[in-house]
Amino acid sequence: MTVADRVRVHDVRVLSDDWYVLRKTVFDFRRADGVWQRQSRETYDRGNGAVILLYDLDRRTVVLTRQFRYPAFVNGWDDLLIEAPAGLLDAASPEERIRAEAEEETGFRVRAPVKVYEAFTSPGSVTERLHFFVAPYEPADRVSDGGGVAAEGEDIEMMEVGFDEAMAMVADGRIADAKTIMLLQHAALAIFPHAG
Ligand SMILES: Nc1nc2c(ncn2[C@@H]2O[C@H](COP(=O)(O)OP(=O)(O)O[C@H]3O[C@H](CO)[C@@H](O)[C@H](O)[C@@H]3O)[C@@H](O)[C@H]2O)c(=O)[nH]1
Ligand SMILES: [Mg+2]
Repeated sequence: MTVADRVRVHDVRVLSDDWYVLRKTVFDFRRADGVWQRQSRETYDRGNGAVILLYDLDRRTVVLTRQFRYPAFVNGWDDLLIEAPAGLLDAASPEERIRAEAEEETGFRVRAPVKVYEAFTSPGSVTERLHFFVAPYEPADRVSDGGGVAAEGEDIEMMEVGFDEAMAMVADGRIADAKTIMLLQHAALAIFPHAG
């Protein structure tokens, strides 16, 4: 028996279909004790995404971005949000998309992205599955200013930061974006040797 055998969908209602899609689904779920229980869940579907950490081992730096995030602002974050470059997949493959997004947002041309893992970012309510990448970079890979697509309201600042400073920013709360923290911690475990 797979989980699909434990779910019977009764009704799917689209509550909002504007920029992304919010649905309300009524279904029965077969509990561990075999009893079928009626539940209803809202799911916010904004597609899947990809994120990348560019790192320079020689200079011990990483590339991050700063941008205004209204949902974070409305939940008390009165500052720009520091994030690893990221974007939604649309119809493209995760690797294709992350190359384009990283260059669009930071100006760095990505040479060889390596997939680290995939993760659900908020599985209780958001359908999104995020593909995580890392890739080495060097200063000569910067081919433009980046900044994002102004016509779409993007006003993205590229930040090149020392890796140890980035880890300090996680520790003291200046970096507060989950996907970015995950990639920095991956880098601490698997990419950057410990500082002397
Ligand atoms: N008009 C309008 N534009 C929107 C709306 N929501 C998002 N946008 C715009 O849609 C574009 C999406 O930009 P991307 O770079 O593709 O995505 P992202 O927002 O950076 O998403 C990445 O980060 C998210 C947050 O951590 C991740 O959830 C996501 O998977 C991805 O990695 C941006 O220009 C954003 O301003 C909306 O409700 N209305
Ligand atoms: Mg983005």
